[in-house]
Amino acid sequence: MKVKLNDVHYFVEKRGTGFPLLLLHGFTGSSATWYPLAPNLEQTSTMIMVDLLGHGETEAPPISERYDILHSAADLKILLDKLGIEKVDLLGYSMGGRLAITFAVTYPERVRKLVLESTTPGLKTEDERVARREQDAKLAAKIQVEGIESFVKHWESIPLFRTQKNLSIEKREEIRKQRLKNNATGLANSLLGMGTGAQPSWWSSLVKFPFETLILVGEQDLKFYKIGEEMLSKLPRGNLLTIKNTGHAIHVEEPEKFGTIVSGFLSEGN
Ligand SMILES: C=C(O[C@H]1C=C[C@H](C(=O)CCC(=O)O)[C@@H](C(=O)O)[C@@H]1O)C(=O)O
Repeated sequence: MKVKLNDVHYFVEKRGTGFPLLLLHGFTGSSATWYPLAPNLEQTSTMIMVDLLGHGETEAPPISERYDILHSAADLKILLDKLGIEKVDLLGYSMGGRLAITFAVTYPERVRKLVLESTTPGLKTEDERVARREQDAKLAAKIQVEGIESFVKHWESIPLFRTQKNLSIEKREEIRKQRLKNNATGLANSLLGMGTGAQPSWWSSLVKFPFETLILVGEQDLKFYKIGEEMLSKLPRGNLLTIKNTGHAIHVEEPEKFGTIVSGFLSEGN
């Protein structure tokens, strides 16, 4: 269904019965990335899957400033208000994890439990952020100049996703087709407005999280494993699980295991 949040129409899907679980996909992704988890998660959660700004069937505003991560978090608050949801379990993967942390920092009273897959609270110094903005601006220009097909071919080949070469041809084709459904303006503006260098650092806010937080990292994803370990050291109610033989997109490579872990965590203590 399409839901107007502030000035943008978002695509939102609901599945299952149970406590509301808001699922936030990664860059180049869409709600489709969560479908393989539904048989597991929809037993205990009402899955609310959102195509994020500039992705999937959600609008791609022409101005990159509209994609600011705090503005996107405010969009999600309005979604919960419109759905009559006071508190939500929140699951974010990669870019979606950065948005989930932003939402949790800004609206902690709206979060029951938080699951963070292969993500970061941001870059600690302005120098790092400036350098990353320059890097992401070049990538955004690449998308706009070369088009979505060329960019997806580049993106799926970056070292971060090397373990996805172990996936079946069919699965890799499914991921490729889903990425190709995005449009160049949406992805470019997402990088410019909501990229890792464009957002604030939330490192100093983690210590204030009052809710249980589960960090999931892939054993082969050293960069985000280290970030996850450091996040864990700051969280008052944190836990970290390393999923063997997986890389960055754990839920893609091990959907069964991922779904079981997440549904177990969300069902604990209820
Ligand atoms: C390459 C780096 O950063 C990018 C990698 C992961 C993030 C993401 O959402 C990828 C999702 C996917 O394609 O499966 C993306 C983001 O957070 O926006 C980052 O730009 C890196 O080494 O940090």
